[in-house]
Amino acid sequence: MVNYPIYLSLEQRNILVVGGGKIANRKIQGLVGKGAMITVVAPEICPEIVEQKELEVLWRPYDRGDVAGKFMVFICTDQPTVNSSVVADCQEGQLVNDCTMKERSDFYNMATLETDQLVVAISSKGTDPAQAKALKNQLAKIIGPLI
Ligand SMILES: C[C@@]1(CC(=O)O)c2cc3[nH]c(cc4nc(cc5[nH]c(cc(n2)[C@H]1CCC(=O)O)[C@@](C)(CC(=O)O)[C@@H]5CCC(=O)O)C(CC(=O)O)=C4CCC(=O)O)c(CCC(=O)O)c3CC(=O)O
Ligand SMILES: NC(=O)C1=CN([C@@H]2O[C@H](COP(=O)(O)OP(=O)(O)OC[C@H]3O[C@@H](n4cnc5c(N)ncnc54)[C@H](O)[C@@H]3O)[C@@H](O)[C@H]2O)C=CC1
Repeated sequence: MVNYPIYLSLEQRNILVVGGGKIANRKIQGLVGKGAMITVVAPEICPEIVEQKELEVLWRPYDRGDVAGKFMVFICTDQPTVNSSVVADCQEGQLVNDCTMKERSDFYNMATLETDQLVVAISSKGTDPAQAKALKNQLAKIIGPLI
């Protein structure tokens, strides 16, 4: 996959996160504080997500109407049939990240270091996210003392 890296504004955007477990929480931690309106839908939602303030929480299974009007959709359940349904329900123009299947994602998250004045984002082009994370941790040691 050949992608185009940008630094995207989420101000006032509606974002849906389907799933409320460990990976959904990782995606949400990266989204809060960016000015977006975030909705999470799942029958079970972990405490780290529930404690977030800027968040609408729907404690139920995903319903196909949930994607309506969403700018961006993160698919993070452990149920392959649910994940496939969400992908099928999304319309042309909605940005979809399926955390279980890179082939059907419009975009990937990157391993990111962020300060007030700097962002460093690393992608392995989807080939080895653990390596991207390891490189980020190495760079943090170099960048940390410089800023
Ligand atoms: C395509 C992508 C789509 C997306 O999720 O955006 C994707 C997909 C998948 N990841 C999988 C596994 C793991 N992902 C991580 C970690 C991270 N994954 C992230 C991004 C991405 N992961 C995107 C590409 C990024 C790139 O281009 O490099 C990071 C960088 C950013 C973030 O998630 O925010 C974050 C580090 C955050 C940090 O900086 O700390 C770890 C390690 C860990 O969790 O510690 C493991 C276990 C690895 C192992 O065990 O080797 C699987 C298999 C799932 C399964 O088991 O089925 C898939 C599915 C597939 O490949 O299709
Ligand atoms: N992209 C990435 O970086 C990674 C992706 N994964 C994949 O991500 C997926 C999720 O992993 P975890 O968060 O660890 O799982 P988890 O077990 O912690 O959470 C699963 C969540 O899905 C929810 N869910 C189940 N049925 C649902 C439905 N019908 N509607 C809405 N939500 C529903 C559950 O309530 C739960 O909140 C797994 O398939 C895993 O393989 C795993 C590691 C890294």
